[in-house]
Amino acid sequence: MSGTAMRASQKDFENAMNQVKLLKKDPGNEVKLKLYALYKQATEGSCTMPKPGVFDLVNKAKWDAWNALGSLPKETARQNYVELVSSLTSASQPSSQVEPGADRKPSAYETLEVTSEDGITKIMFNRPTKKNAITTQMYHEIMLALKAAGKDDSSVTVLTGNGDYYSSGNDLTNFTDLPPGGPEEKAKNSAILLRDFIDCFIDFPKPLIAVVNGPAVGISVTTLGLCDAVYATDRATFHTPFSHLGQSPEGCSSYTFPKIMGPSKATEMLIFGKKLTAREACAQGLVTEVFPDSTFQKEVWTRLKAYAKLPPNAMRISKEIMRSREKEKLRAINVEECNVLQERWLSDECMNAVMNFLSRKAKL
Ligand SMILES: CCCCC/C=C/C(=O)SCCNC(=O)CCNC(=O)[C@H](O)C(C)(C)COP(=O)(O)OP(=O)(O)OC[C@H]1O[C@@H](n2cnc3c(N)ncnc32)[C@H](O)[C@@H]1OP(=O)(O)O
Repeated sequence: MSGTAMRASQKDFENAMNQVKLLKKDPGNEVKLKLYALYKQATEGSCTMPKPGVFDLVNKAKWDAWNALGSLPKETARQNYVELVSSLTSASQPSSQVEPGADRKPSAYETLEVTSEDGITKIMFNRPTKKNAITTQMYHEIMLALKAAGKDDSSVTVLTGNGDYYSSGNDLTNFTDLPPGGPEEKAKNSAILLRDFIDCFIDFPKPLIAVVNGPAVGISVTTLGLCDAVYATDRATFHTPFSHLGQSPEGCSSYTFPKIMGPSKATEMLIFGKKLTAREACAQGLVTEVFPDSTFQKEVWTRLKAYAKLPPNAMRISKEIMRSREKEKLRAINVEECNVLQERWLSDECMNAVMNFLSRKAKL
């Protein structure tokens, strides 16, 4: 969003929430209380909570800040929140020439480790104990990291996972965090999040390489069809169990997979949930090359470092010319897939599958 005259959209608001987490300097308690109050007003409306006791100092300060906003409309609170965050982020940037992410510490992200060296920005999924399952926060952080990497001075960007998995896909506990509008609102918000997330892959301007260090499930597989090269350890597997989960394909895979591997192989993966080995995925064109697990990291990074020395503008322009004809089509497919999924998430088939996983009755 640019300019104060424009009204902040839900997307601006969500971006602002993520920017707050990335502030390099603590804005101080007064500003934090203001942010809290505006957030609550924007999401829940006027304060109707009972006033905390005098000894409950922290909650009383929060309550006071929220209550002070009176009947400020939700939209205005959202706008004020976005503007306040915008003023904080610009104040913490010494110059507009600073590349986003260039001086960001790895710890700026909670669910990722992002590093930049040898011309390569590496975005590593960093929830190894949860098999790098992607939470709502992690979707937002990946989007931020991709946007920053797209503008930084690295030549190529790499997605990879920490631990034994590349990623087990969507974190199924995302479904349990229901907003006031219940499952319908949740499904709508998730469809918006998914659309924006996938758009970041479609629009990514420089070579985007997946270094698949272990098994990949669901959305971490479908997004491979939007990457420019995929290197996998022979330990990796590729699994899109959408029917088992009462869901349908996303990440433009309903288009990219039949195109990459032919319709019948795509059917086995996307409809019947067939899990592919790395070598099978390579034979079908989803994976570029497979390496023995014992030498995977060494071989892949040696190669990537050499690629990253190539002239970056030439690589960017070549990607643009290879991909630009498809961009509009991919965006439209993304929207269509999200609309279908929004309905699927409300189906008994999907809700039962998620409940079965969460109650430990089912694993893939
Ligand atoms: C908003 C956008 C939506 C986009 C739509 C996306 C769709 C998809 O991505 S569909 C795919 C969803 N993923 C799954 O269904 C995978 C579910 N996980 C499993 O089946 C298994 O965990 C496993 C096969 C991936 C690994 O099994 P195992 O080696 O036995 O390890 P654990 O199950 O013990 O896992 C360790 C730990 O991690 C938690 N976990 C793993 N994956 C997920 C996940 N996707 N969602 C939530 N939690 C996950 C697992 O529950 C364990 O947690 P603790 O018990 O607390 O240790």
